[in-house]
Amino acid sequence: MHGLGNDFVIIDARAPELAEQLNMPAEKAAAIANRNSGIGCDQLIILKPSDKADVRMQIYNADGGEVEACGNATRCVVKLLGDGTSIETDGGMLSGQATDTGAIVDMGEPRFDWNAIPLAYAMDTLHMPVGWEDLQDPAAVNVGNPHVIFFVDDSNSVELDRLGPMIEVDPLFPERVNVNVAHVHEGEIHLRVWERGVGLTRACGTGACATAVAALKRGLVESPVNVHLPGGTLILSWQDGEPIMMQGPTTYVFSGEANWDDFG
Ligand SMILES: N[C@@H](CCC[C@H](N)C(=O)O)C(=O)O
Repeated sequence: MHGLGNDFVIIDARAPELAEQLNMPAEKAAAIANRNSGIGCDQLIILKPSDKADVRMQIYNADGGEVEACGNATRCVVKLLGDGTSIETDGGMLSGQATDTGAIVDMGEPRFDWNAIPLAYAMDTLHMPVGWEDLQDPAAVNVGNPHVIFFVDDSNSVELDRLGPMIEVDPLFPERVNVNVAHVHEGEIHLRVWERGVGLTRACGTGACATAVAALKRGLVESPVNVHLPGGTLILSWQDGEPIMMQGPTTYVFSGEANWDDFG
């Protein structure tokens, strides 16, 4: 499936005997995600049984690293498993409702403390006194996973393919970071994302959540707000003390069986 062009291989291992067998070394996840020799995807998603929710969702980036959250995949899993599905992730408990064209999901409450991002040392996370070349004065938000957000004049003119990889691995971010560049035009957000462990993607759901929250906290937009990404548009709602709600489309690509031993 994909959400706005952010694409996933989803393995359904909800049957307990499958879940027990299925452990995912980083090399195997990266082999499946490889667009030349594997199936090809931005994230590999594994669905397993959960004793706290309807399903447990494990998320692997294209580089094979396991991560805590993925907004676009959350919508896809809600659409796949049905209305009201509750999802356990390493980043928190999520849930959502299917819509005609996708899903609306509760992405949990954002966190702003420097050590929850996490950052290497204490600072104001709404206006961080740091910068990289022309990218200055970012905000940082954890929405299950870590994001840094730069508000710029024109997000399309930022060399994100050059600056993203540099910022992703900066020692300020001990768990690395997803890098968002955004501008606000007529009350709507225009966003591009360099995803940790992947690179430039067509859309990042958690990036849209983190950027909308940072823009709302800075008073740049009002809720609900449209967030336009290269792959399409998400609608984000949030107010202080409440969970983030994200609405957007989902798309089926293919459903079938693959031979496990073909990968890695
Ligand atoms: N594409 C995702 C985010 C996936 C995880 C991210 N790359 C990370 O490392 O935290 C989304 O839609 O949120």
